[in-house]
Amino acid sequence: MSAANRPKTSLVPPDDAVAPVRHPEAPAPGAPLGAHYDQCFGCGEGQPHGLHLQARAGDGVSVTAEFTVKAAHQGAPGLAHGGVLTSALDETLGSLNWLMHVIAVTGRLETDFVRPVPVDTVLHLEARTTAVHRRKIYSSAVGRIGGPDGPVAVRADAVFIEVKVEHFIEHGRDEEIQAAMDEPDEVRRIRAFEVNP
Ligand SMILES: CCCCCCCCCC(=O)SCCNC(=O)CCNC(=O)[C@H](O)C(C)(C)COP(=O)(O)OP(=O)(O)OC[C@H]1O[C@@H](n2cnc3c(N)ncnc32)[C@H](O)[C@@H]1OP(=O)(O)O
Repeated sequence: MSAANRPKTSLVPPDDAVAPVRHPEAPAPGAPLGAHYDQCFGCGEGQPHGLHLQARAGDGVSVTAEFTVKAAHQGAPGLAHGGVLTSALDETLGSLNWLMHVIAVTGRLETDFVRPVPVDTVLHLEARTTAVHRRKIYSSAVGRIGGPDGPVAVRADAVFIEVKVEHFIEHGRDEEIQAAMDEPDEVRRIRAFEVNP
């Protein structure tokens, strides 16, 4: 069956899924994760059009992050675009995989938009991996407004699929892949692909 015709994977883990395992060398709770790749739309410091999301490790396999909605992120006048909010959720959820030292890409991501999010709002994001089944990683996130304990404005459930680093080398545009592999700083080189050191 072609990938396009594959039935959607449920966002609810199967009964024989297992608990996620935090890697012993994962950053300590409270530590910033930093950008995994300078040009990443979600977190890259060198990406002028990006979201500049900053995530911190939490307990277990969890992260928190903040995203400030700018004028460039509008959909309707004065309100954040839903796709931009979904990108912030995707990035936050994606950063969980680093805590397990697993390379994974988003397979399925479902967002509920609960409240409108005005420009200048800080979205307080929290994400957690709940289960792992073979290559599938099940994670959920919420985004609150008005403070870290404020009302939920967005929430998402996702399934990430573990891949090998070859996924990026095979599919990415050559010039960026080569530049990332030529990065002299070993940690930055490894993190561009979120590869286990
Ligand atoms: C560098 C690190 C990034 C750091 C953070 C970044 C945050 C942002 C994250 C992203 O946005 S990643 C970019 C968006 N995602 C992609 O570009 C992925 C595009 N899709 C693919 O490349 C392939 O479809 C994919 C690698 C996901 C799966 O292809 P495979 O051929 O490897 O999967 P396969 O058919 O072997 O299926 C393996 C399992 O995954 C399941 N699966 C496959 N595709 C799925 C899918 N799309 N959704 C849900 N489940 C899926 C499939 O049912 C199966 O489950 P079972 O083990 O139960 O049989």
